[in-house]
Amino acid sequence: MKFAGINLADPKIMGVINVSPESFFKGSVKQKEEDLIETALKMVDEGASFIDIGAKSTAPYLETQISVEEETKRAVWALKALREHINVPISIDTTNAKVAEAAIKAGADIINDVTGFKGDPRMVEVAKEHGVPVILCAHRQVRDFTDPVHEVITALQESLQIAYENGIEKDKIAIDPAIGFLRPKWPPWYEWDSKIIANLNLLKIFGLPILIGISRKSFIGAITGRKDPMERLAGSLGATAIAVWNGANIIRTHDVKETLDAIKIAHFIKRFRE
Ligand SMILES: Nc1nc2c(c(=O)[nH]1)N=C(COP(=O)(O)OP(=O)(O)O)CN2
Ligand SMILES: Nc1ccc(C(=O)O)cc1
Repeated sequence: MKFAGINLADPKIMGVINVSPESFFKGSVKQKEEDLIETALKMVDEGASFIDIGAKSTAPYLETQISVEEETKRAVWALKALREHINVPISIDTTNAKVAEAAIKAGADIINDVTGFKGDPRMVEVAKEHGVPVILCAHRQVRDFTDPVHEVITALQESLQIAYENGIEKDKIAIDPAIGFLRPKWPPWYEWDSKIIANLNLLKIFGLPILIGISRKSFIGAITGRKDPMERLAGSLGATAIAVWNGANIIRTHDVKETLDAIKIAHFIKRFRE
């Protein structure tokens, strides 16, 4: 299995850099060109197979609204700065089709849409027109609070229907259960997210690459009592190992070096499962 030309026989890393000062983990934010390039080069050197650029935070518990113009300006700036230095695929983390298109023109290779084509109706057209691979996250109004896996599968099925109806080919799609995004009032979201990670293998029914973003998220904070995202690396590595054990193909992370070791161990041990 491949995604954006990258072989997924072993699990791979997507390194995250945000050019949005509002992002929940301040350690991921780069606003100076030199810093941005140095961080991306270091991530690739440490083993990242993809780089993800976010120009607007989507943290559901933060005030993160900015204009489309501002998001476009940030995204284009980052892509232009990085493109000539980085030779791994770069994704643009956006829910807005205009931002996605501008970023692709500036050098982005992949669209990462946390609304799974359900936010901006033009997003699927931009993906089709430019022939770029897409990451589709589970996104919907939660109906059945008792069965997170079923909700995620239904949400992804809806996104895949939009993709296929618009001529997006299967080999251009990765799916993502959207850890931290779906927040029903009950059960608490950290149980919801845990249930998804514990049963991630069920998403294999789609026969598509599974990408997952766990890194330093609030559910790690809730379980460990670590309020500051800065303190959540060890917890994130624990959850990452379980996600890999359960079949994750791409791990989206702020911490490439440490995460690569964690996935190597989980993947190696998994080979000996009876
Ligand atoms: N496909 C995918 N994209 C994502 C995911 C994720 O789990 N999957 N998580 C995010 C949260 O991390 P980030 O550091 O970008 O936080 P921010 O939204 O505050 O910028 C943002 N984007
Ligand atoms: N965009 C997101 C950022 C952070 C979280 C989380 O901390 O759970 C979820 C989504």
